[in-house]
Amino acid sequence: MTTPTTPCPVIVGDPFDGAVLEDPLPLHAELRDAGPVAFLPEYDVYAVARYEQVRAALTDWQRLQSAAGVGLANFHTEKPWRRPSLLLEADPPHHDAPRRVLSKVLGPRALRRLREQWVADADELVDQVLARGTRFDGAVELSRAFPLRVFPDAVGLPVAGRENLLPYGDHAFNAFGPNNALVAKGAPRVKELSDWVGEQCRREVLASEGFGAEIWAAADRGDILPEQAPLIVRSLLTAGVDTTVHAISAVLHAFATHPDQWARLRDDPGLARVAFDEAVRWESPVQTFFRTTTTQVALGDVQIPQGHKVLMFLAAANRDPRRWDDPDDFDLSRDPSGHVGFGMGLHQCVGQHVARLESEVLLTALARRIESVELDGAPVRHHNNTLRAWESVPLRVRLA
Ligand code: HEM
Ligand SMILES: O=C(O)c1ccc(-n2ccnc2)cc1
Repeated sequence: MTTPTTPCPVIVGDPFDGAVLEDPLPLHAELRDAGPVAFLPEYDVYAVARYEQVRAALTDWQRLQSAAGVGLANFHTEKPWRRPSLLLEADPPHHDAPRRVLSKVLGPRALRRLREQWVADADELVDQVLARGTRFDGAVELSRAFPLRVFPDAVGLPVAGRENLLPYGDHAFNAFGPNNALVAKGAPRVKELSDWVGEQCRREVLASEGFGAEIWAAADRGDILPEQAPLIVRSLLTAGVDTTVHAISAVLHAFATHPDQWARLRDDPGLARVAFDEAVRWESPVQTFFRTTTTQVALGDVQIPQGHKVLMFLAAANRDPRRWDDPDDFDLSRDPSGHVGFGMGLHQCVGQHVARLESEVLLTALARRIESVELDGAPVRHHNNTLRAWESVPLRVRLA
């Protein structure tokens, strides 16, 4: 056990322990109440959980860098398990060109051409699911099925092997945490899955149209270096599925446990977009990320020394009563803008528009056909060091 070098509350315990991953809310409250910064001796890291300090850490990329990794591992002292991300694990100036390219490829304008196709896909999937009956597992039949139906096609991936995407992403998100049982669970398939993902990033393997081809076209234009293109495609394959799968199951679970909010959506289907952001705030599918101090930096009244990891509890900030009225309510009348579920500042999620579109078209298709939705048994958590996820969300619906 090491002790903090400046006075700050010490919180003993393991945020990545199974019991905490099952229900992190008590730890989040304890961290917020302890002060603007706490020290976690379990991992020799500082922690921020209040909205003000999480936002401050997210937006201060110079003094709290991503280039040493956004997981527990410090790339200055440890070999990363794979080549660092050119966006997530990079800072300016290296971060700039890859970010500019991906912002264009995944931007709202680019997605306009996908909307019509994704609306049709959502309608077809919902029709197929409801044709099989009014009791089904939303996590399996909808949250997992829809992103895997639309996203790999949008990237331009071959059909074979797409079942590798979810386990690869699950391991990558576990790998941001400590080397615990969850990381060990994924270890046996890492080489096989990494080789498959690496293969899918090659220009010859990708379709001539889609996000992948557009990234390679950016290399042709000189917007990025050719050797950067496959790594940027890898970012899409790592980030593009597990995040939306678990975010959509969070939305379904939120509505199944708040029938009054489903009624509001039925009355006003235009609420589908804000419903997604309110669910991302309320559940925070991406719970945590780290930063590494590049100098001594003050957060709140605590001086954090140089070279330390800082664990940002995005989920705790998204339910901070100092920032949100009735933070534990899932409430479509709230304005959720400013939530940190997609991060904030330089590294704010560049895929958020993809995620919003997937959720919007699916929710709209469901709201048109379903009068009411409720849980049809106990939902089951899927544990991950970084992601808040459901293994199963049993639903019973009444058709409109
Ligand atoms: C609801 C789903 C999603 C959530 C909650 C989410 C959350 C986040 C968060 C919190 C960050 C900031 C990371 C940091 O500050 O270190 C981030 C960054 C990022 N996200 Fe997402 N994400 C989602 C979906 C996606 C999707 C679908 C894609 C790709 C298609 C994607 C691609 C990225 C990339 C490339 C970055 C790094 C941006 C940068 O460093 O400049 N995300 N995301
Ligand atoms: O470049 C990568 O490998 C990578 C990039 C982004 C994410 N991410 C996290 C939350 N939204 C996206 C994960 C991995």
